[in-house]
Amino acid sequence: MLEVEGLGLSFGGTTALADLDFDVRAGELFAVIGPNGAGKTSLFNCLSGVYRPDRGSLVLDGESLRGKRPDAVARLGVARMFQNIELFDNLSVLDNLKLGRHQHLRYGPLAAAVYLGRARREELRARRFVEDLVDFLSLEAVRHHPVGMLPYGIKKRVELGRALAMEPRLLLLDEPVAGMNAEETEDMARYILDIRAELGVTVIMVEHDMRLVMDLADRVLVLDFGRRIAMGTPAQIQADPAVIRAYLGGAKEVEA
Ligand SMILES: Nc1ncnc2c1ncn2[C@@H]1O[C@H](COP(=O)(O)OP(=O)(O)OP(=O)(O)O)[C@@H](O)[C@H]1O
Repeated sequence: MLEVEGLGLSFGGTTALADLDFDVRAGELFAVIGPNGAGKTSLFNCLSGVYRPDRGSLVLDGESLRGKRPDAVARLGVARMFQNIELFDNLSVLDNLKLGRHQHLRYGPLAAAVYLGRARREELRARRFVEDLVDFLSLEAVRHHPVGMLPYGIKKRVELGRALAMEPRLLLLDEPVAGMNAEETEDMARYILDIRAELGVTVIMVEHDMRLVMDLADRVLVLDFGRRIAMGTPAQIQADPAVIRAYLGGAKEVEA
């Protein structure tokens, strides 16, 4: 469903992505890993329209994403769950999810209030859809709570719901378990698996938690210095000498 070919991006003298090729299949849970600075965030920024690549193509179900702005990419069905929570603390879980249905994600609080006031026609349909999401993410008990009051693990779940509220075809998860304890990580892992199994949404996940990646992903792309050094099943990746070298090299640098 997604084909990336010859993708290149530089910042002055720094190469963030170099001649990157990969494909993601419909319904796949695809992970992107690599040492710090490998280009994972740059890749997500290219996919979601935040960065404009210098070279190459990004094609989603036959439509080019290259050069499209974030709102246009969102309209094509690409949603992103941010690493830093991008929710309205004073609004309830339900209202945050309803706002997620709207594709312009960066509102001020005033614009958000106007949107909520005017969108009466969409209100019923949105409410039904959002109620289903609340069920799916087991958020019933906190649906009317202001998001700012909720514990971190639940906020992240609402953030996931905000991305799902757009009914995406492709969901980008940016370090979904960063900062979570073991129990919160396990919960999130279950929801990620359910997204694929029950909603049929294709998922690309950037994550540093190797156990999670190896447990969940169908295939893994490994980046180092903006280049693809390996791609395959978790078992293939774990046995790949280039991957082991990239990670051990990084560890030695850290020790030094
Ligand atoms: N806006 C920017 N301006 C300048 N250089 C950038 C910018 N964004 C990324 N880079 C550079 O591009 C390279 C890839 O960075 P990127 O953040 O994509 O890596 P990453 O794999 O996401 O790293 P991390 O795991 O630390 O988040 C790095 O050398 C980084 O310094």
